[in-house]
Amino acid sequence: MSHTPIRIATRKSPLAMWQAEFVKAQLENIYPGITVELLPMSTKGDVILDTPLAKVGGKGLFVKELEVAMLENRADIAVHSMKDVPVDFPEGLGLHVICEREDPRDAFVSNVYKTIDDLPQGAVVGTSSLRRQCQIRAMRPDLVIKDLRGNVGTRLAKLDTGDYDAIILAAAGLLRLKLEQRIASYIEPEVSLPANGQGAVGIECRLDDDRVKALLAPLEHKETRYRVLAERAMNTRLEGGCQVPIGAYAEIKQDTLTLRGLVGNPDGSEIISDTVSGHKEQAIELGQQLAELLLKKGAKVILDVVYNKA
Ligand SMILES: NCc1[nH]cc(CCC(=O)O)c1CC(=O)O
Repeated sequence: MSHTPIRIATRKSPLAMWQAEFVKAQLENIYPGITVELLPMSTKGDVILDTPLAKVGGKGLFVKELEVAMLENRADIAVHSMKDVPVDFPEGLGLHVICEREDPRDAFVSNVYKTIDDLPQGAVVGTSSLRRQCQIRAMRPDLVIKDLRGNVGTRLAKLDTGDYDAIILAAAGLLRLKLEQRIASYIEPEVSLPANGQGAVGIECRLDDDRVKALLAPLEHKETRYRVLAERAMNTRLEGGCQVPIGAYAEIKQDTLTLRGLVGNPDGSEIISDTVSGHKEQAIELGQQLAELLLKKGAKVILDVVYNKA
């Protein structure tokens, strides 16, 4: 075993740090004696916290600085929440490993109410995700959606000060930060289709770094990769980043992958959805196929408005 350390570039948020520590712990467990160092850094996305991300060109705000660190050989790998990773990578970098997925569902968090159905008329729900907003408004047009930004801890604190009746967060983040007790209920994919890659962690590295690639290989989880590949392929074809009203969620039974997709407008007045299935090894084709179906049904018009193209 080589003694050159592996350096992990990571954001400083508690969730990002948890994910980096999670990869560090796995590497140390597989390779006793290895040295893994964390290189915490701030990204543009951490700094601009007051502008809706869709307006500041949301794609990649949270990952660029990490990628520059790898390209300049100040770091070897970066650990990402798959839902925040842009669909394309700078030349020389790639997503080498996708780890096993945590719970992919959205979580309903409230100190008073148990489920969305329990919320009174006109209750205030916090989320900055257009995808969550769209699906909640479709179900409950009476609810008031109020912007909610910041790290998981910041968002929970804002709920606790009474600014919101409830907030929606990814279950995965709360579970990882040992905040499961804050989850009032889980929102099933039938009710709120998750974002592509939600709950999965991916590891990016330099594609010519054979040493690091070999060390990372055992962290790969094949089933998660197929699922996330299908979900991301759909988003890629729709040219969607994380900050768009698009949901994509794949499941695998035996070797059959079933992918559900959804595009809606932020106020929930229109939602276009469909499902495809096929062999899991066709994951990318299935994602593209579903995107085409959604585009044919009118997704393009909706997305053009969101991207200010119409
Ligand atoms: N967009 C921020 C973000 N990126 C990943 C997660 C949660 C963990 C995950 O999906 O892996 C969150 C927080 C949230 O949406 O509540």
